[in-house]
Order: sequence, then C-alpha cells, then structure tokens
Amino acid sequence: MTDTPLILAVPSKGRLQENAAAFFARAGLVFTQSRGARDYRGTLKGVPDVEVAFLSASEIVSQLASGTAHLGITGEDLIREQIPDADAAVELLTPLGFGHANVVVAVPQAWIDVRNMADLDEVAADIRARHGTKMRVATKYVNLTRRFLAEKGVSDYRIVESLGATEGAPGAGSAELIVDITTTGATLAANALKILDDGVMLRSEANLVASARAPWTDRAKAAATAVLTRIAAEEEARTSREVRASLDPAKASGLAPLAKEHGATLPFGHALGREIVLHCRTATVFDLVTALQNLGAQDISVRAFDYLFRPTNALTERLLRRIG
Ligand SMILES: Nc1ncnc2c1ncn2[C@@H]1O[C@H](COP(=O)(O)OP(=O)(O)OP(=O)(O)O)[C@@H](O)[C@H]1O
Ligand SMILES: O=P(O)(O)OC[C@H]1O[C@H](OP(=O)(O)OP(=O)(O)O)[C@H](O)[C@@H]1O
Ligand SMILES: [Mg+2]
Repeated sequence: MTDTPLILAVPSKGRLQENAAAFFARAGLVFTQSRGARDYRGTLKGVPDVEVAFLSASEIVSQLASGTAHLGITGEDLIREQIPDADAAVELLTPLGFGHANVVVAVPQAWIDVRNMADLDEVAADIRARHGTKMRVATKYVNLTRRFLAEKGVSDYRIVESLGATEGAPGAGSAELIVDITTTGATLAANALKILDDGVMLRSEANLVASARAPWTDRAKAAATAVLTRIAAEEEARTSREVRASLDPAKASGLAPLAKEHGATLPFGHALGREIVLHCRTATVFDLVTALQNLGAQDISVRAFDYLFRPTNALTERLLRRIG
C-alpha cells in the first residue's frame, strides 16, 4: 500500500477507446500490453511506476470513485450519474474535446403540444386521469433523471430502468418518454422522438479525471506528474508557436511592449545581436508577425513544436492542489 504504483484507467471498448488511445499517443504515451491484446493490464513505455487498466467507461468511474484507480478517462455523464458526491470523490482535471454527448429528455414527436419540461406535469396528470398509472421514463441515467425532474418540479412519474436501446421504449410501449445521451440526433430521429426545449440535462464530453480517494503515494504522485507533464507539454506545443526574426538592435526597445501587447513571451530575453525569439499563442501568430514587420523585423519565421515543457502546468497544479 505504501508503495502503490499509479493506476491509469483507459477505455478498452466503446466510443471513447480510439480517441483516448490517440490522446495518449499524441503525448508520447504508448501502451504496452505484455500478453497480447486480451491482457487487460498494461504499462506505459518509458514511464515507470504506471499500471494501465483497460476498462469500460462506466467501470472507470467506479474505480475512480472507490480509489482503485488514480487517473482515468471517462465521460462526465457517467461521473455525474454514478457518483452521488462527485465533487468530493473526483477531480475533473480537463475536458478532452472528444466524446461529446448531451443527456436529454425526449418525447414522441407526435406530442405536438408538449414542448418543455413544464408541459410534462400536464402529461403526467393526463396519464393518471386516463389510466390511473404514473408517467414512465425509460433511462439508464436514473440519478441524473431524478435530480433533473425534481429541479423542474416534475414528480408524478416512475423510472423504467433501461440497459440498452432506450430510444425504442416509447415505440415499444414500455415508457412514455426517455432520458438518454445523444450526439448526432440520428437515433432520436429514427425513433420519432424530439428533445424538449429545456430538456438538455448535461453537456458531456470525455474528461481526464483524478480520484481523490486513491492511495496517492509518493510513487504514484511522481508517476502522475510524469504523465500529466507530457500531456500538458503536448497541449502547450499545439497551442503555441515560435517566432524568430532579425531585428536591428537599435529597435530592440520596442520589443518588450510589442510582446506584451500580443500576449507573447521572450523566453531567451533580449538577444544582444540581431536574432530575436518569441513564443506566442497559435491563434495570435499572424498579428504578431505583422507587428514585428511594422517594427522593422526581417526574415520572420514561424515554427511549431512537438512538445513545450513549461516550468509548471495547469494539470499537475490542479492535481497537486487537490491531493496535496
Ligand atoms: N454518440 C455517443 N453515444 C454514446 N456515448 C457516447 C457518444 N458519444 C460519446 N459518448 C460517451 O462515451 C461513453 C461511453 O459510451 P459507450 O457507448 O462507448 O459505452 P459502452 O461501451 O456502451 O459501455 P456500456 O457497455 O457500459 O454501456 C458515454 O457515457 C459518453 O460519455
Ligand atoms: O445521437 P446519436 O449520434 O444517434 O447517438 C446516440 C446513441 O448512441 C449511444 O448508443 P450506442 O451506439 O453507444 O449503443 P449502446 O446503447 O449499446 O451503448 C446512445 O446510447 C444513443 O443510443
Ligand atoms: Mg454505448
């Protein structure tokens, strides 16, 4: 226990698997599965003290909640659904830009008068009056649904737990409406369902998540820092550019204010000769080039980095703030 390595939980199937593997690969983090593809444990090439656990997105949530895994990639929808006190149990270190899905309340398109959550109260009353039963909501997001309906003041309903093909429930007659995730909307459309106007419960995407309950030994902390440092260096590289140019030293006094105005830095300070080097955000690079040209700079070149390691990074700081 005192010497536990870092357990990194990675999606082994489903929608997140490929994107998660690509995300780690970009950061130079390559998995090795020693006993072939059916081995559900692995390591990270060149990073000691890391054990990779290949799990489903929902198992990853369970392991982060219990502290069996230290770090993992999974959907925020599953985090909010499966962990009652999510903010106490885990820290969402950063959204990852893939695995986008909205958790929504959807009803049959044929219900033309039902447009928003408030209308559901009338639907419930109507069902009760006609059939003496409760309005049925099919979903696997039981907790999110209960919380959301309570917030919206809808109380006369019952949940029909659904483990798959939830969108088919109204058509099959096993529920009146559903709560499920949607990305393109194709499955909802195919089942003649529509999202209520105020029926988006959560906009989810894949996140890099840390467990607050895992045994954060020094060894695990050091390994996590190594992993997060690489991830941050890849992101910093992707969002930064290096700008080099030749500038008459007589004009060098204009450089610092120019850099400041464009949010750029002079990592090597003011060169004594003609060569100047700036780092800037990718999005501002052409404005910076124009400003340098106006200052009289020549032979301006712009380069991308593979990795850019800063003295600190937001990911590691966020983790260490949380786990101490
Ligand atoms: N279009 C999508 N449909 C489903 N999930 C998506 C979609 N886009 C992103 N996701 C995310 O991927 C997560 C895992 O869903 P996925 O369908 O891959 O799991 P699964 O393999 O079906 O897992 P399980 O067997 O536990 O249901 C979702 O909870 C959600 O966060
Ligand atoms: O809005 P769309 O782009 O149509 O995507 C939404 C559908 O995708 C998911 O199912 P999935 O294919 O993962 O099958 P599952 O229900 O077996 O997990 C989800 O449960 C929806 O049914
Ligand atoms: Mg699925």
